[in-house]
Amino acid sequence: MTTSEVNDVTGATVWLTGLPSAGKTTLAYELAGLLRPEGHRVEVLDGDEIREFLSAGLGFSREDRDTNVQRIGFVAELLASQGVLVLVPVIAPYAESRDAVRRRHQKEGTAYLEVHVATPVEVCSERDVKGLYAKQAAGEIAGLTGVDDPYEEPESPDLRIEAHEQSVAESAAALLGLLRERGLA
Ligand SMILES: Nc1ncnc2c1ncn2[C@@H]1O[C@H](COP(=O)(O)OS(=O)(=O)O)[C@@H](OP(=O)(O)O)[C@H]1O
Ligand SMILES: Nc1ncnc2c1ncn2[C@@H]1O[C@H](COP(=O)(O)OP(=O)(O)O)[C@@H](O)[C@H]1O
Repeated sequence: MTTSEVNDVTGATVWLTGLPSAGKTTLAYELAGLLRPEGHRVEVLDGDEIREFLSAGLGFSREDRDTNVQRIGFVAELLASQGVLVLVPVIAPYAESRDAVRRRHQKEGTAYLEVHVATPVEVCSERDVKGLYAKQAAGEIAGLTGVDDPYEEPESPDLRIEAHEQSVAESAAALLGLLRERGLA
Protein backbone atom coordinates (compact mmCIF):
# COMPACT_ATOMS: atom_id res chain seq x y z
CA MET A 1 0.00 0.00 0.00
CA THR A 2 1.39 3.43 -0.86
CA THR A 3 1.45 6.34 1.58
CA SER A 4 -1.34 8.13 -0.29
CA GLU A 5 -3.56 5.05 -0.08
CA VAL A 6 -2.97 4.84 3.66
CA ASN A 7 -3.90 8.51 4.05
CA ASP A 8 -7.11 8.00 2.07
CA VAL A 9 -8.48 5.58 4.66
CA THR A 10 -11.30 7.08 6.70
CA GLY A 11 -11.66 5.94 10.27
CA ALA A 12 -14.68 6.28 12.53
CA THR A 13 -15.96 5.41 15.94
CA VAL A 14 -19.15 3.35 16.07
CA TRP A 15 -20.49 3.37 19.63
CA LEU A 16 -22.94 0.57 20.40
CA THR A 17 -24.92 1.60 23.45
CA GLY A 18 -27.54 -0.54 25.16
CA LEU A 19 -28.37 -2.59 28.22
CA PRO A 20 -26.30 -5.50 29.55
CA SER A 21 -26.97 -8.58 27.34
CA ALA A 22 -28.54 -6.42 24.60
CA GLY A 23 -26.12 -7.87 22.03
CA LYS A 24 -23.60 -5.02 21.76
CA THR A 25 -20.50 -7.22 21.94
CA THR A 26 -21.94 -9.90 19.66
CA LEU A 27 -22.83 -7.32 17.00
CA ALA A 28 -19.47 -5.54 17.27
CA TYR A 29 -17.55 -8.76 16.55
CA GLU A 30 -19.97 -9.77 13.80
CA LEU A 31 -19.46 -6.38 12.12
CA ALA A 32 -15.69 -6.62 12.58
CA GLY A 33 -15.85 -9.96 10.77
CA LEU A 34 -17.54 -8.29 7.80
CA LEU A 35 -15.17 -5.32 7.67
CA ARG A 36 -11.76 -7.02 8.06
CA PRO A 37 -11.94 -9.08 4.85
CA GLU A 38 -12.58 -5.80 3.00
CA GLY A 39 -9.19 -4.55 4.20
CA HIS A 40 -10.39 -2.20 6.94
CA ARG A 41 -8.39 -1.87 10.09
CA VAL A 42 -10.82 -2.59 12.90
CA GLU A 43 -10.51 -2.43 16.68
CA VAL A 44 -13.16 -3.53 19.14
CA LEU A 45 -12.85 -1.68 22.46
CA ASP A 46 -14.65 -4.22 24.61
CA GLY A 47 -16.06 -2.83 27.87
CA ASP A 48 -14.93 -5.78 29.95
CA GLU A 49 -11.36 -5.65 28.63
CA ILE A 50 -11.17 -1.88 29.11
CA ARG A 51 -12.31 -2.26 32.71
CA GLU A 52 -9.56 -4.81 33.29
CA PHE A 53 -6.80 -2.49 32.05
CA LEU A 54 -7.49 1.14 31.07
CA SER A 55 -10.27 1.55 33.64
CA ALA A 56 -9.06 -0.90 36.30
CA GLY A 57 -10.38 0.10 39.70
CA LEU A 58 -13.45 1.94 38.42
CA GLY A 59 -16.88 0.84 39.62
CA PHE A 60 -20.41 1.58 38.46
CA SER A 61 -21.25 4.88 40.16
CA ARG A 62 -22.31 7.64 37.79
CA GLU A 63 -18.93 9.31 38.22
CA ASP A 64 -16.97 6.13 37.49
CA ARG A 65 -19.11 5.25 34.48
CA ASP A 66 -18.58 8.77 33.12
CA THR A 67 -14.82 8.49 33.62
CA ASN A 68 -14.83 5.09 31.93
CA VAL A 69 -16.80 6.38 28.94
CA GLN A 70 -14.61 9.49 28.52
CA ARG A 71 -11.42 7.40 28.60
CA ILE A 72 -12.81 5.04 25.99
CA GLY A 73 -13.99 8.00 23.90
CA PHE A 74 -10.50 9.50 24.03
CA VAL A 75 -8.78 6.30 22.86
CA ALA A 76 -11.46 5.64 20.23
CA GLU A 77 -10.99 9.09 18.72
CA LEU A 78 -7.21 8.69 18.59
CA LEU A 79 -7.53 5.38 16.74
CA ALA A 80 -10.33 6.57 14.45
CA SER A 81 -8.34 9.67 13.51
CA GLN A 82 -5.64 7.30 12.25
CA GLY A 83 -7.99 5.46 9.91
CA VAL A 84 -9.19 2.69 12.19
CA LEU A 85 -12.84 1.67 12.38
CA VAL A 86 -13.34 1.55 16.13
CA LEU A 87 -16.29 -0.46 17.42
CA VAL A 88 -17.26 0.28 21.01
CA PRO A 89 -19.75 -2.09 22.67
CA VAL A 90 -20.05 -0.19 25.94
CA ILE A 91 -23.25 0.59 27.86
CA ALA A 92 -22.61 4.36 28.30
CA PRO A 93 -25.91 4.91 30.12
CA TYR A 94 -25.84 8.71 30.37
CA ALA A 95 -26.76 10.94 27.40
CA GLU A 96 -24.54 13.77 28.58
CA SER A 97 -21.53 11.50 28.70
CA ARG A 98 -22.22 10.10 25.21
CA ASP A 99 -22.68 13.64 23.88
CA ALA A 100 -19.30 14.65 25.29
CA VAL A 101 -17.69 11.81 23.32
CA ARG A 102 -19.51 12.93 20.17
CA ARG A 103 -18.33 16.52 20.71
CA ARG A 104 -14.71 15.38 21.13
CA HIS A 105 -14.94 13.62 17.76
CA GLN A 106 -16.60 16.63 16.10
CA LYS A 107 -13.92 18.96 17.46
CA GLU A 108 -11.23 16.77 15.92
CA GLY A 109 -13.15 16.26 12.66
CA THR A 110 -13.42 12.50 13.25
CA ALA A 111 -16.50 10.54 12.19
CA TYR A 112 -18.70 9.31 15.03
CA LEU A 113 -21.81 7.16 14.88
CA GLU A 114 -24.11 6.32 17.77
CA VAL A 115 -26.00 3.04 17.50
CA HIS A 116 -28.67 2.06 19.99
CA VAL A 117 -28.91 -1.69 20.44
CA ALA A 118 -32.49 -1.48 21.64
CA THR A 119 -33.16 -4.93 23.05
CA PRO A 120 -35.80 -4.52 25.78
CA VAL A 121 -34.89 -5.24 29.38
CA GLU A 122 -37.28 -8.24 29.49
CA VAL A 123 -35.31 -9.96 26.70
CA CYS A 124 -31.93 -8.94 28.16
CA SER A 125 -32.83 -10.33 31.57
CA GLU A 126 -33.90 -13.64 29.98
CA ARG A 127 -30.54 -13.88 28.19
CA ASP A 128 -28.62 -12.74 31.26
CA VAL A 129 -25.25 -13.64 29.72
CA LYS A 130 -23.28 -12.86 32.89
CA GLY A 131 -25.95 -13.69 35.47
CA LEU A 132 -26.21 -10.05 36.57
CA TYR A 133 -30.01 -9.82 36.30
CA ALA A 134 -30.39 -12.91 38.49
CA LYS A 135 -27.95 -11.50 41.01
CA GLN A 136 -29.82 -8.21 41.12
CA ALA A 137 -33.13 -10.03 41.60
CA ALA A 138 -31.61 -12.05 44.42
CA GLY A 139 -30.42 -8.87 46.10
CA GLU A 140 -26.76 -9.81 45.64
CA ILE A 141 -25.93 -6.71 43.58
CA ALA A 142 -27.50 -3.28 43.21
CA GLY A 143 -27.19 -0.57 40.59
CA LEU A 144 -27.75 -2.70 37.50
CA THR A 145 -28.27 -0.57 34.40
CA GLY A 146 -31.88 -0.61 33.21
CA VAL A 147 -33.15 -2.27 36.38
CA ASP A 148 -32.23 -0.21 39.43
CA ASP A 149 -29.80 2.18 37.78
CA PRO A 150 -30.53 4.65 34.93
CA TYR A 151 -30.28 4.00 31.23
CA GLU A 152 -31.00 7.14 29.22
CA GLU A 153 -32.07 5.96 25.77
CA PRO A 154 -30.52 7.86 22.86
CA GLU A 155 -33.14 10.23 21.46
CA SER A 156 -31.78 10.43 17.94
CA PRO A 157 -29.12 7.79 17.34
CA ASP A 158 -27.62 7.35 13.88
CA LEU A 159 -29.20 3.90 13.93
CA ARG A 160 -31.52 2.08 16.29
CA ILE A 161 -31.37 -1.70 16.05
CA GLU A 162 -34.28 -3.75 17.33
CA ALA A 163 -31.79 -6.53 17.84
CA HIS A 164 -34.31 -8.95 19.37
CA GLU A 165 -36.49 -8.80 16.25
CA GLN A 166 -33.81 -9.83 13.77
CA SER A 167 -30.84 -12.17 13.48
CA VAL A 168 -27.27 -11.19 14.39
CA ALA A 169 -26.43 -11.32 10.66
CA GLU A 170 -29.31 -8.97 9.81
CA SER A 171 -28.27 -6.49 12.50
CA ALA A 172 -24.64 -6.58 11.35
CA ALA A 173 -25.79 -6.01 7.75
CA ALA A 174 -27.76 -2.96 8.90
CA LEU A 175 -24.63 -1.62 10.62
CA LEU A 176 -22.56 -2.21 7.51
CA GLY A 177 -25.26 -0.43 5.48
CA LEU A 178 -24.96 2.59 7.76
CA LEU A 179 -21.19 2.70 7.32
CA ARG A 180 -21.57 2.43 3.52
CA GLU A 181 -24.22 5.16 3.48
CA ARG A 182 -21.84 7.49 5.32
CA GLY A 183 -18.92 6.63 3.04
CA LEU A 184 -17.02 4.89 5.82
CA ALA A 185 -16.92 1.36 4.40
N1 LIG B 1 -24.06 -2.65 37.99
C1 LIG B 1 -23.78 -2.89 36.72
N2 LIG B 1 -24.43 -2.23 35.74
C2 LIG B 1 -24.14 -2.48 34.45
N3 LIG B 1 -23.21 -3.37 34.03
C3 LIG B 1 -22.51 -4.02 34.97
C4 LIG B 1 -22.76 -3.82 36.34
N4 LIG B 1 -21.91 -4.62 37.05
C5 LIG B 1 -21.17 -5.29 36.15
N5 LIG B 1 -21.53 -4.94 34.90
C6 LIG B 1 -20.88 -5.48 33.69
O1 LIG B 1 -19.87 -4.55 33.31
C7 LIG B 1 -19.73 -4.61 31.92
C8 LIG B 1 -19.03 -3.37 31.38
O2 LIG B 1 -19.78 -2.21 31.59
P1 LIG B 1 -19.47 -0.91 30.72
O3 LIG B 1 -18.05 -0.50 30.92
O4 LIG B 1 -19.94 -1.16 29.35
O5 LIG B 1 -20.46 0.11 31.45
S1 LIG B 1 -20.48 1.69 31.57
O6 LIG B 1 -20.60 2.27 30.23
O7 LIG B 1 -19.27 2.15 32.25
O8 LIG B 1 -21.71 1.95 32.37
C9 LIG B 1 -21.14 -4.83 31.39
O9 LIG B 1 -20.96 -5.55 30.22
P2 LIG B 1 -22.10 -5.86 29.12
O10 LIG B 1 -22.97 -6.91 29.74
O11 LIG B 1 -21.29 -6.40 27.97
O12 LIG B 1 -22.85 -4.63 28.80
C10 LIG B 1 -21.80 -5.64 32.52
O13 LIG B 1 -21.85 -6.99 32.23
N1 LIG C 1 -30.53 -11.04 17.52
C1 LIG C 1 -29.53 -11.04 18.39
N2 LIG C 1 -28.61 -10.04 18.36
C2 LIG C 1 -27.59 -10.03 19.25
N3 LIG C 1 -27.38 -10.99 20.19
C3 LIG C 1 -28.26 -12.01 20.25
C4 LIG C 1 -29.37 -12.08 19.36
N4 LIG C 1 -30.09 -13.17 19.66
C5 LIG C 1 -29.48 -13.78 20.67
N5 LIG C 1 -28.35 -13.11 21.03
C6 LIG C 1 -27.44 -13.53 22.12
O1 LIG C 1 -27.56 -12.57 23.18
C7 LIG C 1 -26.33 -12.48 23.86
C8 LIG C 1 -25.89 -11.02 23.90
O2 LIG C 1 -24.71 -10.92 24.68
P1 LIG C 1 -23.62 -9.80 24.45
O3 LIG C 1 -23.35 -9.60 23.00
O4 LIG C 1 -22.46 -10.14 25.34
O5 LIG C 1 -24.39 -8.52 25.01
P2 LIG C 1 -23.83 -7.15 25.59
O6 LIG C 1 -22.44 -6.94 25.03
O7 LIG C 1 -24.81 -6.11 25.12
O8 LIG C 1 -23.85 -7.33 27.08
C9 LIG C 1 -25.32 -13.37 23.15
O9 LIG C 1 -25.24 -14.60 23.80
C10 LIG C 1 -25.96 -13.53 21.76
O10 LIG C 1 -25.60 -14.75 21.15
